[in-house]
Amino acid sequence: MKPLPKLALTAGEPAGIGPDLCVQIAQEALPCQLVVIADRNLIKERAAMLQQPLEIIDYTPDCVREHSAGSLQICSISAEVPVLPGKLDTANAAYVLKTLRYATVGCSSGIFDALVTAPVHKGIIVEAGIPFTGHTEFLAEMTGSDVVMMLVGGNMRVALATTHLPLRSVADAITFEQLEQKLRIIHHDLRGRFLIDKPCIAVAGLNPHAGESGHLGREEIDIIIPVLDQLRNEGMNLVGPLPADTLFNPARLQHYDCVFAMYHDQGLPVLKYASFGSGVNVTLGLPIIRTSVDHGTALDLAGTGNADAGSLRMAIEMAITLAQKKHA
Ligand SMILES: NC(=O)C1=CN([C@@H]2O[C@H](COP(=O)(O)OP(=O)(O)OC[C@H]3O[C@@H](n4cnc5c(N)ncnc54)[C@H](O)[C@@H]3O)[C@@H](O)[C@H]2O)C=CC1
Ligand SMILES: NCC(=O)COP(=O)(O)O
Repeated sequence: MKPLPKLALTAGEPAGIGPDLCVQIAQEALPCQLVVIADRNLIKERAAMLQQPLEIIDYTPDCVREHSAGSLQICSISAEVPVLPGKLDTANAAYVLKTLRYATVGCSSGIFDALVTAPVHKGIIVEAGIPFTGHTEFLAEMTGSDVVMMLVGGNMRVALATTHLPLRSVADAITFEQLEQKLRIIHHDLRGRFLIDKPCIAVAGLNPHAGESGHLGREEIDIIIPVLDQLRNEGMNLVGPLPADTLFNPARLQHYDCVFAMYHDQGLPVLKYASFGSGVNVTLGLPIIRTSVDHGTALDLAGTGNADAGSLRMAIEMAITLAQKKHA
């Protein structure tokens, strides 16, 4: 019999929809142990606000129990100040990162098989005086890994060469070493985690029309093509660099296992348009499994009962699948 995957779910920004989604997903039976890392009272209050029944079970690491509908195992970490849905407070930024650290250490030490994250609000953490750009970079630093952000949805996988940095800095971040490293990680994890034997990766150009033979920018000629040539010589199946505006058409996409986009808003709007509400963000290159939702904190919906838990459901499903593959 397969062992029961043990998932840590961080509830994210307490004033956002993360706690709501934890309460909503708790109403379904799931083939895993699901442990929410959050303030116990916050989850209890949000359940009451949403008028959802919820039996809270205090988590103990030695007790592995399958998630059952209407209950939630919680590993409680106290928020610093009371939470009002929709109202950000810098005083709770350290709490958010504490839940994330706890869950990551739990995954690294084998207490949990995978980490699933609800959204955090990047801005409020920075306003609290803590340098932070996203879970992806935070987990890379915490585990000492080179990572790649990849989103999966709408029959697409889109991985990013750069993540949370100003557009002005993107071109400087596109270096031979960075692209080579990221493509190696994608290739490795598509094979190892997604069981695609010889992945075909389509690589977008940075500039309009992939630089139009150098007339609209030289990064393709000077950097991207040399990286692709080197990795093709090693046997990788790489297509491109392709103009980003024409590569995302369904007929072409069916030939690619993954699109490697050069920056956040080159790749993600396309994927989210195709799959918002069912997309999953997965971090490649980590020594642990981490999946996440495809949306943000939606402060406007916190506490209203109108948040859609579809993406969290898919993120949990993917975490279970990846954890089972790890055990196989
Ligand atoms: N994984 C993460 O931690 C992510 C965090 N964020 C953070 O979220 C914050 C807010 O970002 P926004 O760009 O406003 O994006 P957002 O996704 O929070 O909201 C955009 C729109 O989508 C709606 N929406 C979002 N999630 C929904 C759901 N589950 N069900 C129904 N409607 C939903 C919102 O109500 C809003 O109208 C930012 O500070 C950003 O840093 C953004 C993306 C991912
Ligand atoms: N737009 C996706 C996103 O911002 C997710 O970031 P992360 O917090 O998962 O690094």
